[in-house]
Amino acid sequence: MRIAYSVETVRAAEAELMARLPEGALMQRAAAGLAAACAGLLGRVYGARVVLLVGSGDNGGDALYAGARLARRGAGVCAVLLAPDRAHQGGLAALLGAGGRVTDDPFEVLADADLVLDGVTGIGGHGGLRPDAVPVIRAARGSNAVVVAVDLPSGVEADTGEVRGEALHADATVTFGTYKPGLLIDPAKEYAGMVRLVGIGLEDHLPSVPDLEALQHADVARLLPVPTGESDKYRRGVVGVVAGSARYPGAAVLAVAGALRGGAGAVRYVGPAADGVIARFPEALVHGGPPAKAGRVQAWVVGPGLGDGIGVVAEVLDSDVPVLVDADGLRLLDAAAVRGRGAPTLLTPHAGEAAALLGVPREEVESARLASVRELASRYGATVLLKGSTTLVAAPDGGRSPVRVNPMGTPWLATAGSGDVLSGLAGSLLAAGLDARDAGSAAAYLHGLAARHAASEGGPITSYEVAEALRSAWGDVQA
Ligand SMILES: NC(=O)C1=CN([C@@H]2O[C@H](COP(=O)(O)OP(=O)(O)OC[C@H]3O[C@@H](n4cnc5c(N)ncnc54)[C@H](O)[C@@H]3O)[C@@H](O)[C@H]2O)[C@@H](O)CC1
Ligand SMILES: Nc1ncnc2c1ncn2[C@@H]1O[C@H](COP(=O)(O)OP(=O)(O)O)[C@@H](O)[C@H]1O
Ligand SMILES: [K+]
Repeated sequence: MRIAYSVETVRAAEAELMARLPEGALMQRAAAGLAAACAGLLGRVYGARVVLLVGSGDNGGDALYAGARLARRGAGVCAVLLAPDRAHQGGLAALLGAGGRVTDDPFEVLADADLVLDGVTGIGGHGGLRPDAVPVIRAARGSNAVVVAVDLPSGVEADTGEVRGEALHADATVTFGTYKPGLLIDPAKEYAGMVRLVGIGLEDHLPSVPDLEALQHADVARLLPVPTGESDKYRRGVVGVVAGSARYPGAAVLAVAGALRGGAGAVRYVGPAADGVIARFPEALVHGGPPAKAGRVQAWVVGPGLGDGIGVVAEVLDSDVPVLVDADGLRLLDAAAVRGRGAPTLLTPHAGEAAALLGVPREEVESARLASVRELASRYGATVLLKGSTTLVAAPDGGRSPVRVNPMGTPWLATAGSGDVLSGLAGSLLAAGLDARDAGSAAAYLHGLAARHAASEGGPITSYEVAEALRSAWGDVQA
């Protein structure tokens, strides 16, 4: 599991740790890790041209001390002080003592730098970069140098992944003690490049429950249901899929395709696209509807491609088993009906659907994904999986369990119908007995990994190919 903590929690842990260490020791640990990472990226430190962009806080201090270490190893290190009278005094003295210098002409030194260290802001930064930093950051980005962000790319919001103005696009970020949410959530994540975590001894001072967590292969493998000698198709779970319409019959086929590869023992399709489903999947059980008459299931998926036939959503929500609501099913969703359910509900909107549910513009959801998914979970009393380049899954427990962020995927997934495959897959995991947060996050992970497998030969992929690759993705996480 990869985990991240909010700024408030990081600061509290740092304060606890600092109280036990000599003055400045923590910053020295950070600077040592940072300098080592830079040396790795440079290959040869001696003679390298390094530029430090130094802001007014401790983030700049880290950059200055790391710069001093690189200067002692023979690099030519030059600092650009964005707030000269507030630059970290100890760091500045260390740099000058090691043979580094300060310049008034950032553009001259940036033009032929090999490496730029971005120490403008870290966890203390808010509201995008100040106007005077913008041309300097742009010159750094426009140079041939490798750009390394200290702790976080300057200009991003550490707690939320929002980018409220101009921010620095780094090639790599060296972060201290723990990941911060912004390093794992778009749009900020896009600015971080490759992220390296440097230990500074913070681990023992952080609470056991993080604010955010990302599953890895082993975590997903532990969640996936595996049939045993005692299993039969009913014990493995039956998932019911209510999807498709005369207008969108393909959504039914794709949702069933995902459901068949999701660990349930049987898939029951209910709706008007039964002929198309059976033609592709003779193993599916089909029924014309309504869902209440189709036979027992352990979980329902409702919504993909329903078009105007969304009347069945209320009927499915009335059942006493877990229900996943996606796509058209999310239109006109009655919050009271969802809140009143006795069994778990999993909603799987993309940003547009989430915006409609929240009554805000789509851009607002895209720029503040974490706040949006939490707000939806609390408003609907449901687990919410917010799809997109960063998929987030939040449970309706007021923040007691960490939000899950999906680290697995590829932009090739942005193709019509891939969400239908995801809903079938997640529903199948619900039927197999996973709780809604586990089902949603394991499904998003497998779906993203399957897309990577499907795209591994290069080029565009179809949603059906993603469904087909779920089997190899499943095998991959279990290997
Ligand atoms: N607290 C500690 O013990 C440690 C902190 N460390 C470093 O300290 C950083 C946090 O330091 P600070 O709390 O001083 O905060 P920062 O250095 O991140 O930023 C605070 C300063 O930046 C200014 N500022 C805020 N937003 C800005 C913006 N958008 N553009 C330009 N300037 C802006 C503020 O006025 C303030 O002076 C961490 O990210 C990490 O790099 C590390 O040395 C590890 C140890
Ligand atoms: N840029 C992207 N990078 C990675 N995954 C993406 C990106 N855009 C969309 N996705 C994923 O693709 C799927 C699209 O689902 P959805 O929006 O419901 O499309 P559809 O309705 O066509 O099935 C989701 O799993 C989403 O997380
Ligand atoms: K920074």
